[in-house]
Amino acid sequence: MEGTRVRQKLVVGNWKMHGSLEANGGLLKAVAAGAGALQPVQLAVCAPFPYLAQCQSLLAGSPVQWGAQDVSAEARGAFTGEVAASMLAEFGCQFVIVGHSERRTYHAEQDSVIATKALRALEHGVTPIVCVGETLAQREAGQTEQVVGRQLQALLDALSVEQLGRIVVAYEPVWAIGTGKTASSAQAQDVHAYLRGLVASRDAGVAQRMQILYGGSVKPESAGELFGMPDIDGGLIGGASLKAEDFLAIGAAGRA
Ligand SMILES: O=C[C@H](O)COP(=O)(O)O
Repeated sequence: MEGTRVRQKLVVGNWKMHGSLEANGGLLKAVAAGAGALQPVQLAVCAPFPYLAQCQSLLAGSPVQWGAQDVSAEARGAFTGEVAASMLAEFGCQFVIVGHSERRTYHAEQDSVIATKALRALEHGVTPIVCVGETLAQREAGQTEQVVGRQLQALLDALSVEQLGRIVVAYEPVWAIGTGKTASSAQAQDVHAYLRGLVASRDAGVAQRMQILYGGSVKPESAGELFGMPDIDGGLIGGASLKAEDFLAIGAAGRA
C-alpha cells in the first residue's frame, strides 16, 4: 500500500503452553530490562492464564505489555473452564490472541466464534490479535487469498469501523508455525498487502493504521527482512519468544 508509514512496530511473544513460575521470572525480568532500549518498538508477551498475575507483577512499570492467548465468546455464566474478557481486563491485559491456528485446529474454532471473541475483548478495552493463515495444502492449491480473505471477512462483517480500528491482525501461515520454515518476506508481504486492501475496502484510514503482524518461525536472523516490508508491522513470535535474548533481538530488528 502506498503512503507514509504511520504504524508503530509491535512484537508479541506467544508462549503457548510453556513456562513455569521460575522460568517465567527470569524471562520477564530480562525482557523488561531490555525493552526500553528498543522503543519505539512495542513488546508484549501473551502468557498462559495462570501466569497473568506474574506478568502483571513483574512487568509493572516496564514498557512491556502483556496478554492472554484466548478468551471466551461468552460474557459470563455457566461455562466451566472459560475465561471472560472482563476477567482479562481486570488483570490489566492489553492483548488477547484469538483464532490462533492451534485453536482453529484442535478446538474447531470457526470464523464466527473468533469474531465474537474479538468483540468480547473489544467490549472490555482488550486488543484482540486476530490470527489468520492458510495450510500448506491450501497454499499449494492457490487458495491462500481465498482462505485468509474468508477469515478476515468474518471480522469485517462483525465489527464496526470503530471496532475494526482497535484490532491487530496476525498473518500466520500454518505451514510455517513451529516448522522452521519461514514464509519469504515477499510471500508474507503479498498476503499482508492483500489483507490491508480488504480492510481498505471497508475503511481506508483504518487500513492504513492497522498493525498486521507476521508469525511463523520468526528468528532473529529472519526478522529484519520481514519487518522491513512495507505492510509487515512486527511479529507474533512463538518458540523464539521463550529466550529473552532471541525475543529482544527480534524486537531490535523492528527498529531498523
Ligand atoms: O503465535 C505464534 C506462532 O504460532 C508462531 O510460532 P513459532 O514462532 O514457534 O513458529
